[in-house]
Amino acid sequence: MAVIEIQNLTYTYPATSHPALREVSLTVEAGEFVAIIGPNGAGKSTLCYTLAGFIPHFFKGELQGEVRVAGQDIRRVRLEDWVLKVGLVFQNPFNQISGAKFTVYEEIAFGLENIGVPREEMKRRVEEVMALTGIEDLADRSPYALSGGQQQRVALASILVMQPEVLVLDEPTSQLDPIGTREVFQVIRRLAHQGVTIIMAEHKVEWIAEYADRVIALAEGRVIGTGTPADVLTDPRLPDYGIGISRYTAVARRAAGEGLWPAERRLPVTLDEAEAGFRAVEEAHAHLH
Ligand SMILES: Nc1ncnc2c1ncn2[C@@H]1O[C@H](COP(=O)(O)OP(=O)(O)OP(=O)(O)O)[C@@H](O)[C@H]1O
Repeated sequence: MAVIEIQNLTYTYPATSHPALREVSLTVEAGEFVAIIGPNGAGKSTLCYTLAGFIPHFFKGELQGEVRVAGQDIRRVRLEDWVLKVGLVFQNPFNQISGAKFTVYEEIAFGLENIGVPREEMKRRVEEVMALTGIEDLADRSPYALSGGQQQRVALASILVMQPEVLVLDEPTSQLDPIGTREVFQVIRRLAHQGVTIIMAEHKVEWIAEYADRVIALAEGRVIGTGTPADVLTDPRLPDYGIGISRYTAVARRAAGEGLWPAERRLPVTLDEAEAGFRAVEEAHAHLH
């Protein structure tokens, strides 16, 4: 079932002359993990804000086309209801923290408190998301006295506790080291397996290659590619659009130029694929000698 259906979406921010999104059409199925790539200014955040209802309910501007999420027209939803259905995790977790609470536990419970969830259920749900995001041992700490990775997981937990149907993440790992990045990707994949629909704007293509089900590439507000990570991330046009490619693809492309990558084999996007390809070259050489 398609949870997100966008048709010919063109959106222009107030007081600007060029659309930030142009004729964007896409659908996303329930439980899919879709990564959005694109250079700076491509429209990734704008797409995230649209799914979260900030566009057109907070940023007014001009919206043309159709945006339906969970069967509802984004123009018709009320933002205060919508935040319960579609969770948005910002790039900088600092922006997400309420500032109203002294401990991580209270911070995560804050949203449930606001909608009057009974105490017992609240405790159960908070403990559940703390376990899922691996932050049980931070419960009594101040949300401000944490590392970037810990803070990002607290921000994520405070959204997840609301049990959104769709989770939108705008470059959630940009502040994180590789360990923190892996933690976030693992949690996201687990959620997708549980049926949550995931849209993640992200630059780190090696991670996308390993974890995402599908990739949508944006440039200058348009969709320029969509498909499996292996298809989209090996598209030879990506560098022309200013989109970074996987280091494994880059190395193999150079090797292919020297005849050191099997001609019939697709370029790799993950370390495993690169290893398998180079091993095949090695074996073919060993056979010759
Ligand atoms: N609040 C705003 N008001 C006016 N124009 C905006 C606003 N936010 C973004 N834009 C413009 O919309 C276009 C798309 O920006 P957007 O932030 O969606 O791109 P992005 O792909 O998320 O880039 P980045 O990787 O830098 O976050 C850009 O031309 C940007 O200048």
